[in-house]
Amino acid sequence: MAQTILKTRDLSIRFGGVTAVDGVNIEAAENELIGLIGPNGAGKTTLFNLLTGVYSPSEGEVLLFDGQQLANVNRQSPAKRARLGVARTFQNIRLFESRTVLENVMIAMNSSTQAHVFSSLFRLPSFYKNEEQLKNEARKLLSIFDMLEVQDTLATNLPYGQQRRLEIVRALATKPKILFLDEPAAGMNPQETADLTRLIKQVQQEFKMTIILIEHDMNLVMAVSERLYVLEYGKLLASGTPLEIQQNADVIRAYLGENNE
Ligand SMILES: Nc1ncnc2c1ncn2[C@@H]1O[C@H](COP(=O)(O)OP(=O)(O)OP(=O)(O)O)[C@@H](O)[C@H]1O
Repeated sequence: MAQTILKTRDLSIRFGGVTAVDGVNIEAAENELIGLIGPNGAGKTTLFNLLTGVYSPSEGEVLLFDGQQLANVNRQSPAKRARLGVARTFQNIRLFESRTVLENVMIAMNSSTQAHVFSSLFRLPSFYKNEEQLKNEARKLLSIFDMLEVQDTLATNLPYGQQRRLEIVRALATKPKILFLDEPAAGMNPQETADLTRLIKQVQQEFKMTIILIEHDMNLVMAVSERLYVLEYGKLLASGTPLEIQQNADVIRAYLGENNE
């Protein structure tokens, strides 16, 4: 059995009168690819925010595997969780716009290697060695994403689809154990979405990490996910394989209801 590396217990958060996430129990194993779907406002991004430490729950627990056991991380900041191997992308792109593509990736790598700060401050020989190593690693990642040619382009000058891809490269650069992708295909054209579908599968196979993705593009999410969770009004409506979810009467109702509005 694969090790469980993320788990929630009766996780809830309230904003005033709204219970955005309501008693949710989910889990993810090492190297699993999980889709998180649900109608608009179902609580998907809020659940990501609880898992990555942006919010503290009103009730319940978030547990992450720390190498030995599943430990409660309710009080751990996003930075601490990042050190446990959590990385994410956001619905709205957050790049360093006036830095090049390569620099964007290197900055992300740097933030995950604390020791580097000291040697870079004093420009020690190890700084230059590290610098070369980082560049090489960054270029390797960029080449997987077919972005080597644009390594010296300013992030702000990239077409939209490539900016989204760069966001994923940056998250990968921190060498995460769990990668959270929040609507990675949002705003992409069909060709870009097809490329992304292939890339997500490739990344999971090559980097052996757990990926959890929120996605409204059903073709993408059904093609890549091994298992899906469906949220509605903050509650878990269903979970299962893509086929089970497509045939689930409650899920069909939730989606048809949304389309009929
Ligand atoms: N910081 C907040 N303060 C108040 N209400 C919030 C906050 N964050 C989320 N909500 C509410 O919680 C509910 C769930 O929102 P959330 O953004 O998590 O849904 P979602 O499933 O990600 O939606 P979408 O698919 O449209 O991105 C919504 O009713 C939203 O208005």
